[in-house]
Amino acid sequence: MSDFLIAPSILSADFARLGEEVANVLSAGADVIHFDVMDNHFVPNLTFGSMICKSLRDYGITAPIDVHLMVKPVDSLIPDFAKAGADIITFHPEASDHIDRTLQLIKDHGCKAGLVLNPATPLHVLDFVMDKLDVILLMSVNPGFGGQSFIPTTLDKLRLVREKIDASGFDIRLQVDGGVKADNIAEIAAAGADMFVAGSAIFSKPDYKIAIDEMRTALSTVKK
Ligand SMILES: O=C(CO)[C@H](O)[C@H](O)COP(=O)(O)O
Ligand SMILES: [Fe+2]
Repeated sequence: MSDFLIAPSILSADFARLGEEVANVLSAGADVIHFDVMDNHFVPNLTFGSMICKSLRDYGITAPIDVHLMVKPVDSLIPDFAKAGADIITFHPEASDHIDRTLQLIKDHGCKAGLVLNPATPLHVLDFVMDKLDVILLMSVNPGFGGQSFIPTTLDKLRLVREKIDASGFDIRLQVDGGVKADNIAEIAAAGADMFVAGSAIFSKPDYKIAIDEMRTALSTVKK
């Protein structure tokens, strides 16, 4: 794996051929599969649950699966996703009454844990849990739908979180999700992100390899 991880969001895949779509995007060079779980309560859309994650494992997908939980309450789904083969589980602080407990629950189930911050969620929720975080995910759109435009103030937020991570000394991935494309990925990386979720920018293209290669080419211009 390179230092920069590309994580296609299957939200924009063809669900009728999901196993094949995931296999294809991995052969095209994806590092991680981003799995968006929506409950039509925390966010105004409904997607899929842990059974689909297990089906991907049963189909033979061995790549890391990064589960982005947009559900409230969140705790009861964590054991199911861990059992279904998730590697990373992230959740929104607004969806948990006890953030530290939810992070620990994820870790107790053998997964990497992360917090997801919506565009207007302040950074102070990170303050006393940095030691429990493997990933910080900054939403660069309001959660619920693929295909939205990147919110530019995310760049300032990324810079602030990058400073926070570097000052902490912990090994934490800085992930960005929403509106990431080949033509903005370099700027996003320069602001501090090292893990890039992209749904429509990859799955809307006829050739996933060309789409991912364009992103890698743009990333190769960024100094780490
Ligand atoms: O969490 C999400 C939406 O809530 C998705 O991961 C995200 O929107 C990806 O889609 P796109 O790259 O098309 O913006
Ligand atoms: Fe997501």
